Formats: sequence, C-alpha cells, structure tokens
Amino acid sequence: MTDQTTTPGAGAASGAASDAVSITGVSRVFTGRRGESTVTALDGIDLTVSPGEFVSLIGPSGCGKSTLLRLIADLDQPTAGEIRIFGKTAKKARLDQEYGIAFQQAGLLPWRSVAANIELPLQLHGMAAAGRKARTAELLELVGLGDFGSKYPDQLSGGMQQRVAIARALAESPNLLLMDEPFGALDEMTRERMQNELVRICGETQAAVVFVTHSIPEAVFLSNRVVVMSPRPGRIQGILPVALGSSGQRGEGLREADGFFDAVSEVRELLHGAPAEAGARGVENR
Ligand SMILES: Nc1ncnc2c1ncn2[C@@H]1O[C@H](COP(=O)(O)OP(=O)(O)OP(=O)(O)O)[C@@H](O)[C@H]1O
Repeated sequence: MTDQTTTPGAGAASGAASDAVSITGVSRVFTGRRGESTVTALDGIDLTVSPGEFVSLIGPSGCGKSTLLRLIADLDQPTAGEIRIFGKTAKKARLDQEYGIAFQQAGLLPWRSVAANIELPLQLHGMAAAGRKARTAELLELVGLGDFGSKYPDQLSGGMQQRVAIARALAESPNLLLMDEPFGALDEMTRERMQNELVRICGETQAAVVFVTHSIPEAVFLSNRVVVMSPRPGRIQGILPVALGSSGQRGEGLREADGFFDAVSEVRELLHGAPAEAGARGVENR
C-alpha cells in the first residue's frame, strides 16, 4: 500500500501502462427498452488509481458507484470515454485475469468445500493439482482460515464466508481488486474486523483496490483516497487524500485518532456539498 501523504495518480487520467486503473471521460447512459427513457448514470468521469493504491468510491444511493465498478470489470461498457487497466482495455484485462472481484454476497458454491471454492479459479485456468493445493493453503493462511479448508460455506459465519470470497479473489495474485460493498451485509463488529484484515492483506499483497462503500468511516479507515460522487448524473464531486499512514499504521487505535475523525468530517462535508435536493441519502455515518 502506498503512503497516503503522497497521492499517486491524483488528477487527470494519464492512461499510462503504469496506472492500475485509468478512467478518461467515461459516461454511461442507460436507455429504456423502447429507447424513450434514458438515465445518465455516470457523466465525464476521470480517475486514475496507482499500483498498490486503495481508492474508495462513496456517494448517495444511485450515483453510479456500482456502474463504475462494473465498467472497470468489463461487465458493462461505457457510452463514452475510455477505461484502461494496467494499460490494457477492460476486455483484455478481464481475459488476462488482471483483477479479482468480491461483491456484497460472498457468492460461494455451497457444494464445494472452502478450499475447493478458493481453488476454483485456479482449476478453471488449468493449474495442476499440486500447485492448486499449495496456493490454496497459502491463501487460507492469508485470510486467517488455515483450519477451515475442509469445511463447507454453510458451516462458516458471514465474516468467514466473506474472507473465503476475498481469498478466491486473490487466488491468481491479481494486482487489482474490485470490491462492491463486500462487508455491507456484516454486523458492525465483524465489519471492523474485516476492515482490519483487508488493510493487512493489502499491505501483504500490494494489490491496488477500488472499493465501493456506503460507510464514511469504512472508506476513511481503508483508503489512500476517497472519491466522493454526486447524485445523478454521477460525477466526481471531489477526491480526498487520506493521510493516515501506511497499512502497518492502520490498526484498531486509528479509529479513535483525531486524524481519523477529521478525515471522516472532511468526507462528510464533501458529500454535503452535493446538490442538496438529493442530499446524501444512502450514506452511513457510522
Ligand atoms: N442496467 C441498468 N439499466 C437501467 N438503469 C440502470 C442500470 N444499472 C443501473 N442503472 C441506473 O443507474 C443509476 C446508478 O446505479 P448504480 O447501481 O451504479 O448506483 P449506486 O451508486 O451503486 O447505488 P447504491 O449505492 O444504491 O448501490 C441508478 O439510477 C440506476 O437505476
């Protein structure tokens, strides 16, 4: 994870191959079935994410956070503009498995053991059994589930299931993780524990992360930069660098630190700078 005192990648998108993600002039307009109604979900988005950088997207419900993540993941295509991942088109990056994805629902296969869930992408891409076994053991340790490989998803708590999903997303050592509210369904205590875990994992893997959340403290705790989006049409309202130290310095104590509260307030103020009509509905202050 990069030091937050520098803000790598801040400013206009460069499109350089060295950027983990480069988004230039991206818009997404959804058109109704008969072409009569249109929704401009995103308008003129410019953003770069540097290798190893943790960037959160936050904003009112419906401002286009998930749409932006889906465009990066090549699950949808922009109406205008360009997206590059490590210099590749979104499609090429998807085919080359440049990133891992984790969503709110862990999405595990209930009939496969924890280890078999984690090794699925490796199996699909033809890795030999011995290599898969070794890599899976490594990943289980990384997410703190060393003793749970033979269990089945329904024998695990929600937080443990989410850790399995993260391990699976990391299976092929991607340099980029795309996460859409991965902790949204967890209780507050589990959620904070998972945030601590994610900070540690990112420190160890040095993966860049684009993370969608509704929680301001979660965004501040995890991120090098917080991208605040405005209500429809989704635009970037502002980008806040979070100077709270490297992953090693982001422990439990940070949640009580003055700098943490200050950053939370700054994000809140940026959010409230959004047009008052839509307010910041759908954003949690906890
Ligand atoms: N496939 C689609 N067809 C039509 N409209 C869509 C489609 N996907 C998203 N939208 C619209 O685009 C806008 C942005 O949606 P999106 O899900 O990206 O918002 P969000 O910020 O992730 O919301 P939330 O915080 O509630 O999850 C919304 O108005 C939504 O209704």
